[in-house]
Order: sequence, then structure tokens, then C-alpha cells
Amino acid sequence: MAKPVSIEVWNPSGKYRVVSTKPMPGTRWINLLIQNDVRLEICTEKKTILSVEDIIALIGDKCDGVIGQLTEDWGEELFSALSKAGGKAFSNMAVGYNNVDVDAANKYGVAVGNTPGVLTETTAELAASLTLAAARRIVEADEFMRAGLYDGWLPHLFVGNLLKGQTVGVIGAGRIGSAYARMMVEGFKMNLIYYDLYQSTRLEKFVTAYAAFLKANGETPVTWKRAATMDEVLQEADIISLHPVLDKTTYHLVNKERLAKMKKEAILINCSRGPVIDEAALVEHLKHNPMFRVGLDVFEEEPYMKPGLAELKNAIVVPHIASASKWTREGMATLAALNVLGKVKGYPVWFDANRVEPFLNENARPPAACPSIVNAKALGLPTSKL
Ligand SMILES: NC(=O)C1=CN([C@@H]2O[C@H](COP(=O)(O)OP(=O)(O)OC[C@H]3O[C@@H](n4cnc5c(N)ncnc54)[C@H](O)[C@@H]3O)[C@@H](O)[C@H]2O)C=CC1
Ligand SMILES: O=C(O)C(=O)CO
Repeated sequence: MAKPVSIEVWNPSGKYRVVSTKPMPGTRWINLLIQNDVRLEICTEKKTILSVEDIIALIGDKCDGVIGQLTEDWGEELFSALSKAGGKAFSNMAVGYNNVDVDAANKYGVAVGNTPGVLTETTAELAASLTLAAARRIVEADEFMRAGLYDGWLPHLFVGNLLKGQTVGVIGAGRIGSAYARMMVEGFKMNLIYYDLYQSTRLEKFVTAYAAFLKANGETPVTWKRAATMDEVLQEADIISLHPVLDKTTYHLVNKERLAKMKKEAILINCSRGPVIDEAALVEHLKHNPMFRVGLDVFEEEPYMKPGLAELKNAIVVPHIASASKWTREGMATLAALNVLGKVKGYPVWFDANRVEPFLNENARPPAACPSIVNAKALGLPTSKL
């Protein structure tokens, strides 16, 4: 039997019981739940990653919905336990939901929420930060200074790559990939090549308009190209940033063979999910190609890194913090809470998961809808017409 887990209770007499597997930033999400007759139980266990058994103990005998985290394994066991406890809603506090078995959720009639949009710019900004840090060797240079090794300016000291006029490659030009592409094109006057299963018309229009603006100002216009294959991006780009979802089509999308196709001095950024790269192959590639650099926010087997990665100077590694700005994390908590609340209250699903701003306005009541339910169609849930 699972041991009891420590919890903090809000509004003990609330009609609906909702569990959050972690404390989340901000208070708006808490207030929205308790003002709507929810008894909220927040797990305050010190352990970072909760096991399936821990979460089953949290769900207990009666639970209307759960707000969970991307570190948790939401499959058959948890959805069955939630359903048995009368639960109809689960929301990840994340846009990615590769930790969720949506088929299992469908089987038990549980709605699965996620948190799109609110983290788009924040995540793209971290990808841009890693790009600059890698291109200009900022982490190596910082370590050098702190080690007291700086004894004067030198022509060859920490020479890196200029971004202006180079080509940025984006794999997965959805919300975050497109935001990153715009930052790099407009901010650094880079040319764009992208690969996605779908055409990103808005992104293409943006780069076309920016090119016209530059031309009108007597500057060299930027260019864009939608690549027919991913390999085309790997071969042509100087910087490559990965932003696809993680599913079976993108698992080990960047492997040994594909790394070999990239330029020897290319920079690879990953703010999507770790398994999109074969990390062991990447470590070998970095060892044999010292001018090739990477910026990684995510890892194949988090929280671990593959052996050898931590010792490599041409790798910058940060602990899955791409969405970690205060506004974004508070907004993610709000969207996750409203997904669960909306389903518990019988609200419809918001008409467009790409336009969730009305839920984030702190000065107004949020719409009576679930902001984003990924299996709405499969469960036949009604959509808001607002
Ligand atoms: N490191 C972090 O903290 C964060 C990571 N993420 C990750 O970023 C992912 C993308 O998020 P959004 O841009 O909001 O999602 P999105 O759904 O707008 O974009 C994903 C894009 O990937 C494309 N795609 C799917 N399969 C592909 C394939 N085989 N090859 C090329 N492209 C493919 C889709 O067509 C889509 O345009 C999330 O699923 C999540 O895993 C998101 C936020 C923060
Ligand atoms: O939202 C996600 O998918 C994350 O990885 C964390 O923001």
C-alpha cells in the first residue's frame, strides 16, 4: 500500500475535490478554484518526481480532477484510479503532453488539458538565449573569468560565430518554433530555412514583410525557404533549433547520421523534448567536432545527462527552464486549473487553443470554458462558440 503523502488543503468544505500534485506559482489559480466551490488539495511532498503510487494515494476514493506535471507518468493506472474516484479531468501544467497516454484517458472518459500559448515567447526567448550563449561562448568565458585566468585582451580569446547574415534552421515551426524564427530573423537579420509537416504561412509572410522593410532601408533583405526535407535544413543551416512535439515521428529525429550531415561549426539548440535527439550519439559528435556547439534545455532521460555530456566545453546545459518566467509559469498554473475546473463544472472547450489570452487577463473573470483539452474531439466535448 502506498504511504500517505503530505498535502495542504484550501477551502475544506468545497463541493468538488481537485488535487494538484505540486505547489504551482502564483495565487490566481488557487483563488479561481476555491471561489468555484472547489476543495483544493496541494501535494507538498519534498520529493521532486512523484511516483504512480504516490499519485494514486493523492487521488484517493473521491476526486473530481487532478492538475499534474510533465514529470509524471499519466497512463492506464492513473486514469483508471481517477475514473474510479469519479474524476473526469486531468490537466498537465505544460503544453507538451508526451507523458500522457491519451488513449488511456479516452478509454476512461477523462479530459486531458494542456497549457498552450502562454509559454510560447518565454520558451522561444530561452532558445534564443542558448543560441547566443553557444555562438558567443558565454558560459566558457564566464568560467574562465571566475577561474582568474583572464590576464588581458587577446585577438583570439573566445572567438565565436556572428549570427547576422547566417542561416537559422527551425525544425517544427509551430507556435514556439515560429516565435523563435521571428526573433532570430528580426533580431539578428538571419535568413530562415524551416521544416514542418505543415506550411507556416504567417511566418513566411512575416519574413517576406521584414525583407521588404530591410530592402526599403537600403539593407540586404533576409530570405526564407520551406525545406522539403529535414536533411535540407541540417545541411544548409548554421544554427538549428528543434521545436517539434515529441511523438513516434520525432523520437531520435536527430541521430548519428543526421548529426554527420550538419556543418562542422553548426550550433544545435533543443528546447523541445530530450528524446528528439539521440543524446549518446550527440556526445560522440561533440567529442569529435569541437567547433560544433549545442545548447540543451531538455535531456533524454531527465533529470540525468548521458555520460560525458557534462564534461564537454562545447555543450551548454540548463535544467528544463525554457518556460520559467514568472508571468508564464503563473499563467500555466491558471490554464491548467481552468482546464480542470471547466470540465468539473461542465463548461465547453474554448474554440481556439491558440487564443487563450482571455483566460490570462487578471482583471477580468475568465471565460466559462476549458482553455485547451487535447482529446476534446475524441470525447465528443462541446466547443465554446464565443
Ligand atoms: N523546454 C521547455 O520547457 C518547453 C518545451 N516545449 C516543447 O515544445 C513543443 C512544441 O510546443 P508548441 O510550439 O507550443 O507546439 P505546436 O504544436 O504549436 O508546434 C509543434 C510543431 O511540430 C510540428 N511537427 C510535428 N511532427 C513533426 C515532425 N515529424 N517533423 C517536423 N515537425 C513536426 C507540428 O506540425 C507543429 O507545427 C511541445 O510539445 C513541448 O514538448 C514547450 C514548452 C516549453
Ligand atoms: O510546457 C512544456 O511542455 C514544458 O516543457 C514546460 O513548460
